[in-house]
Amino acid sequence: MIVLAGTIGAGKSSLAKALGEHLKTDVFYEAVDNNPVLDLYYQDPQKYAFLLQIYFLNKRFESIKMAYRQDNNVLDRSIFEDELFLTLNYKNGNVTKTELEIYQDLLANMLEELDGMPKKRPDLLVYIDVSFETMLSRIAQRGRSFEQIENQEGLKDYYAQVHNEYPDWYKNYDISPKLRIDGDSIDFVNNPEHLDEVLGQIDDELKKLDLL
Ligand SMILES: Nc1ncnc2c1ncn2[C@@H]1O[C@H](COP(=O)(O)OP(=O)(O)OP(=O)(O)O)[C@@H](O)[C@H]1O
Ligand SMILES: Nc1nc(=O)c2ncn([C@H]3C[C@H](O)[C@@H](CO)O3)c2[nH]1
Repeated sequence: MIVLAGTIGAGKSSLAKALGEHLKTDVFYEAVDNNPVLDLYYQDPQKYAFLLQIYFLNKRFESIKMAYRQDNNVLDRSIFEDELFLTLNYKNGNVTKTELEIYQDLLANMLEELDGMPKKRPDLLVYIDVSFETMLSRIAQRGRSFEQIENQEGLKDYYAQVHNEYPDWYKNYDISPKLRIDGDSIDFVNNPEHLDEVLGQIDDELKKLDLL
């Protein structure tokens, strides 16, 4: 089981799709397209932050339950990143202390459940590292209207906050083996040679872990 991690627009879904095709495994995507809360959150984070966290946590747990029961699969974003968003929303006053504590309790409770599953943790976490400039240009290029900085005052600052949290988050991540991919210089979306290079890096890591 491989999980993708990285800031908004880093390329997780794109790499998850390519990796699923390469390894001939299922891919579990993040719940974005039919998400009834995401655009509301971007319009009014103070009102919807807690609901969005609960929504994502529930959906991620659903995917994890299915994914952990199979031998091989790829997950687009890890459950371990959810707390990064939650604490940021707490710092920004969008989530109260009580909501933070209830969420943390619920998350801990859910993570405990994973301990009882056939697979307790991912085999490998692949972190896509991009600069802030790349993050912004990818979000603009993808074009989800509610994510565009022109439509929302303060959104660029929020993206900067999310981006700033990631290096420490990755450094402190110790649940499974991990691999960093340079998402700035490697264009695994448009350049087949670059894609082969990234897939080669991941294959090498899987071989080292005796998983390929
Ligand atoms: N390495 C790359 N080189 C060039 N373009 C890329 C690269 N990675 C992603 N893109 C493009 O950037 C945009 C965002 O990619 P993607 O949706 O895969 O990101 P994501 O990490 O899944 O985002 P989110 O966190 O919002 O789910 C897409 O338009 C994609 O085609
Ligand atoms: N607030 C918040 N908490 C989360 O746990 C979370 N997970 C993802 N996202 C947002 C980022 C992209 O816009 C979009 C797709 O990743 O969803 C989140 N936002």
